[in-house]
Amino acid sequence: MRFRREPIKVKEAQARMAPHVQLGPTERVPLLDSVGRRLAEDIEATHPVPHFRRSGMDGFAVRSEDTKNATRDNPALLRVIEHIPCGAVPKREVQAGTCSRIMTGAAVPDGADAVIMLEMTDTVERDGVVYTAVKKEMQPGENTAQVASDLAEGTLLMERGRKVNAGEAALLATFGYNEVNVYRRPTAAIFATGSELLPVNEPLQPGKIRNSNSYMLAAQVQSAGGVPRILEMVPDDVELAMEKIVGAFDKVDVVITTGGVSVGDYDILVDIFQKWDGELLFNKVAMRPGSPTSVGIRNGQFLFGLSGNPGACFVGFELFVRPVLWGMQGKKQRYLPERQARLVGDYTKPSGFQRFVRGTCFTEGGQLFAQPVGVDKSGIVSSIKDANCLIVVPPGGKGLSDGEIVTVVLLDVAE
Ligand SMILES: Nc1nc2c(c(=O)[nH]1)N[C@H]1C(S)=C(S)[C@@H](COP(=O)(O)OP(=O)(O)OC[C@H]3O[C@@H](n4cnc5c(N)ncnc54)[C@H](O)[C@@H]3O)O[C@H]1N2
Ligand code: MOO
Ligand SMILES: [Mg+2]
Repeated sequence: MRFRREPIKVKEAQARMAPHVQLGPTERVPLLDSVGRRLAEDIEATHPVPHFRRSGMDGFAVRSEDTKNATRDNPALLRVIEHIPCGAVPKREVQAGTCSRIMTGAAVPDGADAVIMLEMTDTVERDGVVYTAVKKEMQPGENTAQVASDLAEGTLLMERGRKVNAGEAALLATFGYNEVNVYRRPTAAIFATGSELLPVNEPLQPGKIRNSNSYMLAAQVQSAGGVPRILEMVPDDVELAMEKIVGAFDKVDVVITTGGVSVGDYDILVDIFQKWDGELLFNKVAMRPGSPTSVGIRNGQFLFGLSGNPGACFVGFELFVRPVLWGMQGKKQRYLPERQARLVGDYTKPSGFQRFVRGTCFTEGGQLFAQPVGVDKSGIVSSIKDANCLIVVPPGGKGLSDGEIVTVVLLDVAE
């Protein structure tokens, strides 16, 4: 006798899983290798940026009061007392009637409170003395960056769980993080089930198809920061399949299977969830596609039984696997973000279950719109690549009309 299958809502399924998600271990990696990883510590500004008054232009460091009323025709004449390249510490104070040649990024000398750009000056000679002629009145602070004007010391810059992208890498380098403490990438075993499946490199045979889900899932695992391990396809024999699937827990953090979770004679995951020594969290979700999605936990490790239909497999990953992989890497917002959007066109396929329709989202005139990608059946593989969101169609009713406001789940998340 197989388990009874009581459909539960998506949010309830996610809530049952949430307490089992554990933060993964951390590791120190070279700064360059931290890109794309998630920080395992909060990062603070350990010094002000800039930590010295910095010139924003190539030109001359001046006292603004010396340039009062200066114009093209009536320039202020200043004597150059020092040349300050980047990286040097100025030695001389700028006093009345003097200035220092300075480069962009160099330290502004004491006494000076502005930098005039080179193009606004001339070199002139009067009575055998060479002067810099400043042709513009300068305001105090002009073309200089004050100490801490970018960042004050002690500012919390990035919180644990944040992904290191370009801007984060720049900050880590700024504060001298030669090595960065990040969460280890969770590893995920991927098993495809079904005797109809051919390895990708084999020619087609009657009645058989190539295993596409394993590669789709591998891409999804990678996009969630994990490391996919595609394992050999699982045979129809329950005992043998269970040995392989359960055995994988020794080598990886989570195990993902695709196919064999419905009510077919060869839907072996159903038997495995009944016979294994783990706990089944749920085996039916009130959603389409992916209603037979089943998830269990064994010694703190997840077994995801995703549906075999490609569309259902894709959605199952996004709703149930991604939040676990993200949670293990400390990401604060574990679930894909939801937005309100205006539906483009009618959607006339009502269902007793909440539906997640593959769609494209776009903004026009400040309004977010969402349009179904077209053919959206669970078994359709062709339209998955076109979706950048899932349009949430509430259960029951008559479907949705053009222009209605709908909730969408965004798929392209860079954070
Ligand atoms: N009598 C019923 N039949 C079905 C039900 C039901 O409630 N009662 N549910 C349907 C729904 S909904 C779905 S979704 C599927 C779920 O099927 P399984 O998860 O058991 O998956 P399979 O039976 O193994 O395969 C389904 C379909 O997907 C293709 N597939 C499987 N694995 C792969 C792969 N790795 N790459 C590409 N394609 C794959 C497979 O060939 C089948 O066409 O069950 C419905 N049936
Ligand atoms: O899970 Mo099936 O794909 O709901 O249609
Ligand atoms: Mg089946």
